[in-house]
Amino acid sequence: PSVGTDATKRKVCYFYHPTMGNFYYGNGHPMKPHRVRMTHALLEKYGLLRHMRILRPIPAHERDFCRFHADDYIAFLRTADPSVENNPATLRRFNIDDVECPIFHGLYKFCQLYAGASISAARQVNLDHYDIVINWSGGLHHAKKSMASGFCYVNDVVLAILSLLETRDRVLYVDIDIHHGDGVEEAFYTTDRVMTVSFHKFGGYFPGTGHIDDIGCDGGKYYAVNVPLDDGIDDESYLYIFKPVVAKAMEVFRPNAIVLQCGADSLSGDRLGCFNLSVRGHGECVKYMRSFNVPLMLLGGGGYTLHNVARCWCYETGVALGIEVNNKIPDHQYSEYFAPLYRIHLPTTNMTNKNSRKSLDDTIAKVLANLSKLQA
Ligand SMILES: CN1CC(C(=O)N[C@@H](CCCCCC(O)(O)c2ccon2)c2nc(-c3ccccc3F)c[nH]2)C1
Ligand SMILES: [Ca+2]
Ligand SMILES: [Zn+2]
Repeated sequence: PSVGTDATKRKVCYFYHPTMGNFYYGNGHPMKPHRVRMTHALLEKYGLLRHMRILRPIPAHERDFCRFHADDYIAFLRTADPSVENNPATLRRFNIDDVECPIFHGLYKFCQLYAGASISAARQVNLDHYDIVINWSGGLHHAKKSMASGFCYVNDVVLAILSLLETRDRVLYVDIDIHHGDGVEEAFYTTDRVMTVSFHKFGGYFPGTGHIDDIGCDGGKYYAVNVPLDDGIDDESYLYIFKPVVAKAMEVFRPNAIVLQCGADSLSGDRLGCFNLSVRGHGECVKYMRSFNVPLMLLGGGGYTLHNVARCWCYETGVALGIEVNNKIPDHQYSEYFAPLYRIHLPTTNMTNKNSRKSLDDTIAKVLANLSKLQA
């Protein structure tokens, strides 16, 4: 709670490390940390940085990682280097390959910085210093205890939530990346202290998990929520299902911290995605989470059409601050990425929305029925 900020403003802490943009997954790989540097450049040019506390992350330490990950997996990542030959069985065991989760130069340093930022952000929430904390380099939701997956090596989201649980009883995790937030759901599948809510493309799509009937088990039954969606969903349909599901989750779970993974591959025109959201529609999810006035952590995630990712996360930083950014992108170091219109808001396409009103109503009904089981 921050005294002295009016209703539309929040105290915001933003984590960034100037070397983040230099990490490179390799030729042809869609995941480009450069997008985080592009976002930072926009924030600087728009003058948003001066409204936030800017902190450099403390690189995460091995012992931080081992609060969730297996010792031998972290020991492997610590020594991994493109110049070192590795035992193929070891690579297979940890799901390291040359296509999806490659070993690239500085891999462990990359993990230390993106996860260090999410852990540092959680510590700032624990200190009650800020209403909103932001780490656009984080949100790597696929990483498992002993395995890399879907471009993710260490699960900074799980590590951040574990840190939040030191001072809070109940943490709500919401995931608007087009892919299912499987690593986070799995980590907390049997506990009632974390509720995970993922909206994702389901059906013939990576990672394949996230079925609507996967609701958690044992002590965590009804604390996992999966909202499966089909191609082409637009702003209206997405918010039509997003708001009632989140409202019900807030009502029955009453979290005292929220983590929102803002994967930007759910935007229209994403290189790997197949949804049709605009920056405004995607940003409305951030605005909605912010409206509950519960300490909020914003993380990045997927996003493969670089200029759209930077547009989206710049706009959403403005949403967090309660500042509407001007649609005209000011001239700056990466302007050419935003040609020819140089606008923050992007046009969506006329692609078919395969999510009928009936399918959305059926999904909402099923999800709300499950969540109602948690009501006294
Ligand atoms: C055997 N089949 C191939 C595997 C598969 O389809 N993997 C997904 C992985 C998509 C990962 C998405 C990561 C994420 O956006 O959710 C994310 C990244 C960080 O935080 N979140 C995928 N890889 C690619 C891909 C990989 C390398 C090069 C080009 C590609 F299109 C596209 N989609 C399974
Ligand atoms: Ca998701
Ligand atoms: Zn994704």
